[in-house]
Amino acid sequence: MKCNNLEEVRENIDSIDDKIIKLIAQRSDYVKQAAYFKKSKTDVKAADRVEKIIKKVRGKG
Ligand SMILES: O=C(O)C(=O)C[C@]1(C(=O)O)C=C[C@@H](O)C=C1
Repeated sequence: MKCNNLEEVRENIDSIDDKIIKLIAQRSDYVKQAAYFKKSKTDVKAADRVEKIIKKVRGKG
């Protein structure tokens, strides 16, 4: 979205920041829930899952 001044730019940035913060909180809640289903240190680390996420974020997934 094209903005007309710095205030408008910052309003949009603040709005996006609010959404990111809410999404991070939601994600964190799911990560906590995941812990309940894990039985070992290997399950907690979930190295293969971490690798998958990193590849996806980098656009190789
Ligand atoms: O997918 C899982 O098993 C999770 O616990 C979630 C999550 C994550 O943050 O995405 C958290 C910790 C693990 O290292 C891997 C992934």
